[in-house]
Amino acid sequence: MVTSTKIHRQHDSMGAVCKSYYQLTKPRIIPLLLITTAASMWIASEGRVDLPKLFITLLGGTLAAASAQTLNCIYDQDIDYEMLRTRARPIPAGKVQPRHALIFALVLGVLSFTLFAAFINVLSGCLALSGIVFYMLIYTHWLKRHTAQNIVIGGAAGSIPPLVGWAAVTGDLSWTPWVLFALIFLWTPPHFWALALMIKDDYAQVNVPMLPVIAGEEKTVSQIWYYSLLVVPFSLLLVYPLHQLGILYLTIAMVLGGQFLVKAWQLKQAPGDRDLARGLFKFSIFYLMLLCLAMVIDSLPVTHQLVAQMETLLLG
Ligand code: HEM
Ligand SMILES: CC(C)=CCC/C(C)=C/CC/C(C)=C/COP(=O)(O)OP(=O)(O)O
Repeated sequence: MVTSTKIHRQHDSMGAVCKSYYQLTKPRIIPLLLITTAASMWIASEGRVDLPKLFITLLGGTLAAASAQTLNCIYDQDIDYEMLRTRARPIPAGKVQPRHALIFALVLGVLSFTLFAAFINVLSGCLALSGIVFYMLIYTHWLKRHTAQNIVIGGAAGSIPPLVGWAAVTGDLSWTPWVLFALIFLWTPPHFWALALMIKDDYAQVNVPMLPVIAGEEKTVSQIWYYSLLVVPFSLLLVYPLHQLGILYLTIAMVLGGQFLVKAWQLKQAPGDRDLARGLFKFSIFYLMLLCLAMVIDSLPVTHQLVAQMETLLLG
């Protein structure tokens, strides 16, 4: 009886430890990073993606993103402890010691690079590694606590996954992956500032100069609007002049883009409206997810056949 209780407790604490390490990686953000990687791989392979390669690339990407997020949790432990929203994270909550988290982050980073270098190629490994370094050094260390442009420049880290995906398929980079990079780069300010409008008091409390804290709500919603105005045309560059995607993607990108602009415009008219800010933040995630899905579907050979048949039917 005593032994079985002991074993139970050991299991409980083992489970709790694993959960804490899992939480260090900020796991809810990773799927969307992977979706952008996968979409890029589908376009690069013209709809004929090699499934083992896809699996290894997504695994390597997961390890790299998890490493980056863990390093961020170590560096930001002081402010994470101060903010209500982040106080329960494993390091401020005292569940994981920073030096153990550091070992964990280094292991994840090394595993990621090794996986890419051994099974995919060195370029994709270096790109994933550059994502970790950029997010940690440029965003977290250099910009986050020093400038209101922190997430504009820092957003480059989150825009790297499509480069990784493209390099994994082709072994190099061309215009298309850079357009995907630019699309996510421009998408990041509306995504994050909409959220920052809701949690600006948290950031103000720990002196992190997020735009709504420094410049106020009106300036922030204007900036959100200008970046949204750029996101939509950039999403269409994949159709023209790049000719990578066709009519199906174009239609979906225009409908989603229209909704993005409506939501950004509504927020611009009512800068203090938390519901509109929350709505835009949530929609930004939905937007990128669906846009990537449209890229995948449009690039499939079966879609090309269907579109060609429809054209013949309609145009004769
Ligand atoms: C510098 C760039 C970015 C910043 C500063 C940022 C910031 C944030 C923050 C603070 C949250 C709330 C997370 C929380 O409550 O713990 C969040 C949520 C989220 N972010 Fe971003 N983000 C950035 C870029 C990205 C990118 C590139 C992606 C994916 C392509 C992404 C995907 C998400 C998703 C999916 C969520 C929702 C997670 C949930 O369900 O709670 N973010 N972001
Ligand atoms: C290729 C590769 C490895 C890319 C990784 C890039 C990456 C980890 C992007 C995530 C960006 C993000 C969610 C930032 C959160 O900001 P924050 O940490 O300032 O938010 P907080 O206020 O919640 O701490």
